[in-house]
Amino acid sequence: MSSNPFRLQQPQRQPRDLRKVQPQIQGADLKIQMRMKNVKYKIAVLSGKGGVGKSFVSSNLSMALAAAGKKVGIVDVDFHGPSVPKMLGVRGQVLTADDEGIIPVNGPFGIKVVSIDFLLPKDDTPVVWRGAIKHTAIKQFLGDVKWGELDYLIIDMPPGTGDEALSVAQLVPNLTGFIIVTIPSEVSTLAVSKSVNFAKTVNAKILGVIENMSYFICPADNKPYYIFGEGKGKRMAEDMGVELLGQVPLDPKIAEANDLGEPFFLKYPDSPASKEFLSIADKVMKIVESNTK
Ligand SMILES: Nc1ncnc2c1ncn2[C@@H]1O[C@H](COP(=O)(O)OP(=O)(O)OP(=O)(O)O)[C@@H](O)[C@H]1O
Repeated sequence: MSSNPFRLQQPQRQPRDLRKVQPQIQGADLKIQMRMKNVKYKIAVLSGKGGVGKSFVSSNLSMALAAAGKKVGIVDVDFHGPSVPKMLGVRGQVLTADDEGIIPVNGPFGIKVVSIDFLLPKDDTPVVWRGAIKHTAIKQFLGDVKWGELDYLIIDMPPGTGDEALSVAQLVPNLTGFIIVTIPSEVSTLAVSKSVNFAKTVNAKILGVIENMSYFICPADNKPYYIFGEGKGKRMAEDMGVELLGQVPLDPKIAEANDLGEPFFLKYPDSPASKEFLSIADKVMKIVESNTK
């Protein structure tokens, strides 16, 4: 039986444009090395718990880094709930390929985007893959895509510390580190500690934590309201010995833009959330770029 996940899907539903690319599984690791050597920093965005806004953070951090002049790619390895294309406004596009590999979709600010979502024949097609198949798919996303020269590759992970997280930790050469997304709730904080311990187990660096949905700015008085409690992110970061990279507000415009498939950062560049993403991008650049000088 083939271990190629793209071929394991029903043949008649194969993505049309990828049939030319028959990835060689032997030598896959070499291909990953070759592609990834042109990518300066590889950052995986993780959340211990689902629904905390990890894909929103990955997408908007990517746009903020690109707005700061960096060459950015984003790979969505959340196979069961790929939402990066929608949040970047490129849902419905398809991946094409030439003899050298798969060509990423061109997103806002020239961000190179790769997601399983571009390969699914219908909106409601589920991805029913076991861990080994996901591992192979991640190999292909890293090694068969023409990423070219990039400053940053952002890897949007599924929630939790399961197969995909382990595969990324094993497969990405010189992974720069993890960014963990959380919300100010005890349940999410508990899950963050698992992510922190996971990163330690696989000897990966934690660049920091981003607290999403931290507060709400009331349009009536323009004051912040800490709906889930104030200072939780800061305390949690201190307790776990990790840096709090930023606190992104809860904003109905975020949910609306995401639902409409419009890139939030592009649509509302002057919003408090977009400014926070610029500040987070700045911190991330300082942390990773000063470490490698
Ligand atoms: N700061 C925010 N303000 C308002 N809505 C938000 C915010 N962050 C995320 N959302 C909304 O919350 C929902 C979940 O976001 P998202 O899909 O990014 O979460 P996730 O952690 O990646 O989810 P999953 O566990 O499915 O991977 C989306 O509808 C998104 O628009």
